[in-house]
Amino acid sequence: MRIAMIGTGYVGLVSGICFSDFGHDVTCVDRDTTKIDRLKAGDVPIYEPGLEDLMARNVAAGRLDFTSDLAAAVAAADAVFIAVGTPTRRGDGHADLTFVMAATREIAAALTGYTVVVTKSTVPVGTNAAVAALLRETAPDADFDVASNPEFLREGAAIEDFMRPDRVVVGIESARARDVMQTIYRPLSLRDAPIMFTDLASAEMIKYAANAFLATKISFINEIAALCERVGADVKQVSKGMGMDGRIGPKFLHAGPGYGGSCFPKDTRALARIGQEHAVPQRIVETVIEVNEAVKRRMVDKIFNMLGTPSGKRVAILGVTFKPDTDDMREAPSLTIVPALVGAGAEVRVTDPQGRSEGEHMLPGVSWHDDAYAAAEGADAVVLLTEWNEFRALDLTRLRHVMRGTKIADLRNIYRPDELQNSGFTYTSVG
Ligand SMILES: O=c1ccn([C@@H]2O[C@H](COP(=O)(O)OP(=O)(O)O[C@H]3OC[C@@H](O)[C@H](O)[C@H]3O)[C@@H](O)[C@H]2O)c(=O)[nH]1
Repeated sequence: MRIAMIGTGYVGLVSGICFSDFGHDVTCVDRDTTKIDRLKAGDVPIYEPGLEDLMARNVAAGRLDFTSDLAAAVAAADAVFIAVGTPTRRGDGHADLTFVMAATREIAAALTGYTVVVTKSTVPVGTNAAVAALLRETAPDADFDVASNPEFLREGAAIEDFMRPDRVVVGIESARARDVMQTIYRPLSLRDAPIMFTDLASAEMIKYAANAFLATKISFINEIAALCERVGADVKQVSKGMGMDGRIGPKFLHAGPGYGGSCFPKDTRALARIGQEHAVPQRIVETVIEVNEAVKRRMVDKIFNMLGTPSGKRVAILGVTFKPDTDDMREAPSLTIVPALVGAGAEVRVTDPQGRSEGEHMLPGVSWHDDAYAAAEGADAVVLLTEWNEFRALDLTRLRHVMRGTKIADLRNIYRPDELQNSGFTYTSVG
């Protein structure tokens, strides 16, 4: 198949590269010519394990290229994927569809021959119908169908998630579109990955509902963690016991400092907004959002209590990205916790394997260090905020030696209390 992928953000770039690895001819399109030049030079603008090699391999095989010439890419394509950003709209929490509609207009003007226009961006219910209407209005004679194909990949595990998905969801309205999408995903159906064909609106809703449900699991266990601290239970034991129930499952039950990233915060807000608009308020989702904000504030209180008074204290922060294996700081809990510490007069020293490039702009008033030991030099306390692998097996004797104090707040529960207490640390964790 000849595929045009409009937008080279996380979803567009990973999907485009993986589709070319399936053997399809893929052209990734972006209006940002600097980005296209970097990609043409083999430079991947995001940190994602394995992506650069996979890109190089498919470029070398002649199956993958990059351009800012949307019209040419669309004219040559059997399927055009819209994978542009749908950020939160200022003021109302709705998904901003400006880029989706702008891309749709440009696509309409370039449609040649039968084409399936597929929305891969996360979009509110009804957007595909609006895309179809705009295409029809702009190019009344064009031969096309629309399809919805939400993406469920996680940052840091994107290639694995794309290549071995739990399922692929495709919303379609015609047998022709179904045939094209079936051909595009044939390599996955050969691996027995279920391809679920459904209607457009249901496909759009599956994406929001799935993300909101995962966020609900996290907010739920984070609230249980707070209660565990009061009643003397251990949230790790609780989530283990809960997760053994096949109806609940162990995944996404790790208590911590709150969820972040480019998806859960944005998608829960958009879903809450959709509910309000249709006079069917999504109260659970609205509460999930509130709880997540409260969890981050609770982490600040937890650290302040551990420090006594933050003012004049030296605090080392291990990890600031919203989760490990990504350089992404979007809506990371660190964006609440670190400014609170700096604002209270603490000296904050930060280390993160990949977060510095974004973090330097988003976290003023801190100093950056190459590793945990350098950050902890002379520190009164260490706060473990992102569970990067390199923080999982720290040399506790060496850490104790470089620090001035003995306090550790493990906000990802990756250490056992006894481990740290035996090394002379005062240990605080979540739940
Ligand atoms: O048990 C958990 C799991 C996750 N989290 C937190 O939840 C946040 C989201 O983690 P994810 O791994 O889901 O991150 P991502 O944002 O990359 O992916 C998420 O959004 C995009 C969708 O396509 C993915 O399917 C969805 O998982 C992170 O801040 C993570 O630290 C927990 O606090 N506890």
